[in-house]
Order: sequence, then C-alpha cells, then structure tokens
Amino acid sequence: MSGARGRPRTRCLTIGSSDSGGGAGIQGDLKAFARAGVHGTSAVVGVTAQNTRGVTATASVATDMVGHQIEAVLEDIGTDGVKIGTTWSAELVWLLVDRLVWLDDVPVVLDPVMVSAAGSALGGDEDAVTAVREGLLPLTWVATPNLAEARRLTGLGEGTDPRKLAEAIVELGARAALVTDAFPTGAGDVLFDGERHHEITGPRRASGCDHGAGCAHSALLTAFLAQGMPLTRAARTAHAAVSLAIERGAADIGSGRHPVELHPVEPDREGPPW
Ligand SMILES: Nc1ncnc2c1ncn2[C@@H]1O[C@H](COP(=O)(O)OP(=O)(O)O)[C@@H](O)[C@H]1O
Ligand SMILES: Cc1ncc(COP(=O)(O)O)c(N)n1
Repeated sequence: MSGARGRPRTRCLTIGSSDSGGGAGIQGDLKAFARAGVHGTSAVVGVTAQNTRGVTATASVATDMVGHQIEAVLEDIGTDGVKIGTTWSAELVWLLVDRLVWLDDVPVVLDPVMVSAAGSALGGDEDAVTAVREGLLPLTWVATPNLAEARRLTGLGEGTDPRKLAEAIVELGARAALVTDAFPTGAGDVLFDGERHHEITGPRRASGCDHGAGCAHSALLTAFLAQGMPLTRAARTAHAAVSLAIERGAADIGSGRHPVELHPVEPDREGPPW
C-alpha cells in the first residue's frame, strides 16, 4: 500500500475507549491520525456514554476481544506506532503487556487517562494503576500524563515539581515522560527524555474548547514518532497543534467543554510537513 507520494503509508494503532460525543477517546485519536496523514487502526477496550458535559455510563470490552482486535490489526496491517489511552483493569493491562512486548522498535505512547476534561472518572482501580506502573511503563517510549495523572502514577504529592514527576516516571521504566499542562501560568509541557529536561511553552487558550486535548496531543505525538520525527520536535509540534486546536475549537458543538478541532500546523523546525 502506498501513500499519496508513493511511500508506504505510516500506520498507527490506538488502544482506548469510545467517546460517543466524538471529541476524545478512539474517535479523537482517529481524527488526529488522519490529520497527521497516517492510517489509523483501533482496539476498543471500553465504551463511554459521553458528551461535552461529562460521562454518564461506561462499559468495558471483554479482555479476549481486545486481544482479538490487536491480533487482527497486527497480523495483517501491522503498525508503526501504538497509543494507549484508558486502561480500565489490571487484567486488560497485562493483556496489553503480553501483546505489545513482541513489537520490535515501534514507538509506544502511553496517555494514562484517569479523569476527563470535564472531571469524570475514566481510570481504573488501584490494581490497574499498579499494573500500568509495573507492566506498561517499562514498554513505554513516552508517557504523557497530566499533573494529576503523573502524581497518581508516581505516588508523589501535590506541589511536586513537574520535572521531578517526569524523572520519577522514567525511573519507573518509561524511556521518556512528558507531563502536560505543567505550568501554573501560561501553558505548556515538561519533557524529560531520559537525559535532559525540555520546556515546551506557549500561550494559554481560554476558548472553552479543550475536550479531547489530551487525546489529540498523544495521538499526534504517536503519529509523528511513527513517521520518524525526533522526540523533542514531535512534542513541540504536537503541543502547538493542540494549542491551536483549542483556540480554534468546535465551539458550536455541545454545551459543555467543546471539542478541540485540529488545523494544519508547521512542524517545530525544518522538515517534511505533516
Ligand atoms: N488552555 C490551554 N491552552 C493551550 N494549551 C493547552 C491548554 N490546555 C492544555 N493544553 C495543551 O494541550 C495538550 C494536552 O494537555 P492536557 O489538557 O493536560 O491533557 P489531558 O487532557 O490529558 O489533561 C498539552 O500540550 C497542553 O500543554
Ligand atoms: C473515552 C475517553 N478517553 C479519553 C478521554 C480523555 O479526554 P481528554 O483528551 O479531554 O483528556 C475521554 N474523555 N474519553
């Protein structure tokens, strides 16, 4: 299969849950993959009844069905990148570990979703968090928690410097950690690449359109890494794209936290446009 310019098309798999409102979760990820020009595939691990005001019901998909979806995608289509979102149970997490440990040199981005932008709980119980810590982080190329998720993963307290949170996640086994929305003023992220810290800053947007911001960010990051972009440039470009997606979001959709809407953004430095 070839892309528009005759090169093989980049493929990315998202493992996460459905958002019936179409702004976040699997739906948001597939839109972000399409925006970045990669072929998106999915393994649905759960379903949420959700709109821009919150989540009203959730159901998980049987673990063996998750395994079947991943196998169906990998044995035929293959993948150049994997993004993981909602991880509802320890059983699901260990299934993912079992399947993903065989992937050779494929970037794995873990966005440990625990709370939606509107404040609804989407995370698993303590056993699931322990399994993420012990099983998934060691397979992860980049973890992209927000501050609250980083604290829950590391057990470190309120007020811990985001740089320390990122370092602690790398100590737990991830190759790199990107703590999102890490600054009390302005907006931006803190990236620890295992050796150095990088600050990714930009203006704070107040459009009210941030539903799906975290999902779009980690999905774009996955797509850029899968396309071979270096980590710091991928992180800066993903932040810039999502910042603009909040600023120019879908303000006409829903009456709560409106969805983000992705627009083309120039990569951080010289290189092929995405
Ligand atoms: N109000 C905002 N203005 C600009 N960028 C933002 C804003 N809120 C979040 N971002 C950016 O959106 C991306 C996703 O972050 P975040 O919203 O923390 O994810 P999550 O949905 O997982 O909490 C990050 O790059 C972050 O810096
Ligand atoms: C099914 C699902 N997965 C993830 C999120 C996180 O959304 P956000 O990107 O706004 O943090 C969500 N609201 N619903």
